[in-house]
Amino acid sequence: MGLFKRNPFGHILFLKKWLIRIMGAMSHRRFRGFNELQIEGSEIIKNLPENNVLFISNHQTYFADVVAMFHVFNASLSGRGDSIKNVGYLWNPKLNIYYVAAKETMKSGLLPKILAYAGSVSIERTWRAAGQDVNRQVRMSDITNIGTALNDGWVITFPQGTTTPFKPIRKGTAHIIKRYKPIVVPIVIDGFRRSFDKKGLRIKKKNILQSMEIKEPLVIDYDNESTEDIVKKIEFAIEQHPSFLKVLTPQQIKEQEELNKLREW
Ligand SMILES: CCCCCCCCCCCCCCCC(=O)OC[C@@H](O)COP(=O)(O)O
Repeated sequence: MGLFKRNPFGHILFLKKWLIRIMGAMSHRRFRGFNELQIEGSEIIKNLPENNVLFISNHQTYFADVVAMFHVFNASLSGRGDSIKNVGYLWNPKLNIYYVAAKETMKSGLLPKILAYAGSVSIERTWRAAGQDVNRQVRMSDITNIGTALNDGWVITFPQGTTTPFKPIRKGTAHIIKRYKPIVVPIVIDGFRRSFDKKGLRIKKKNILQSMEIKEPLVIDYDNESTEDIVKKIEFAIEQHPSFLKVLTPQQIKEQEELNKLREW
């Protein structure tokens, strides 16, 4: 027992709280200020249990996606409806929020190392490392660490494991779901790629329409559905199934163009 309370990963919660407060205050304007993040579904956040929740999302930038989610989750928990107005919601942030990240990304500099303290469950990707295709074994400790995080709270994951859109969903996510049986909440984000650089640290363009849609939890029969079925469900839920690339109706194209106008830079 030390002087400070720690989480199951040994992180001192007092430090984690200050890190979130400071990073949150510094990043708030990126989502409400010179950009205006459009949020949908924040009431879903309010009704979730304290732990064993897995958020699955499409992925656009290394760091900004997760930072935006920390804002939205905490704002929703402090009673804001689809809004991150008034950053006071970060004074007492939810401390048991984690995110799954590539180990190499979280070790790639001082800032990522600091951000990791805010809740990274860092894992080794089995199929890609240092920009090369590789083929390596899943590490058991990576899986159990995700289990530990789920047991303690909420976990954000990007099942495609890369910021390239329409890449396949990694099967590992489905295995995790069958094994730990979390509530699975899909999230679809957009506009991050245009407002930030690849890492999500530099601002590429202001006044970009950013959006985050939180969807109803997936209905999953954990024991009887196959990993393939679950992968398919995830693909549709986070709108990364190839069919989302297919021919659109003239009405849909018109709507897309309207939206793209708002994203122009
Ligand atoms: C309110 C603000 C509170 C601040 C909380 C800190 C949040 C830390 C954000 C860190 C998020 C890291 C998330 C996962 C990053 C990741 O692992 O991305 C995949 C890339 O590696 C590889 O992608 P690619 O190069 O496209 O194949």
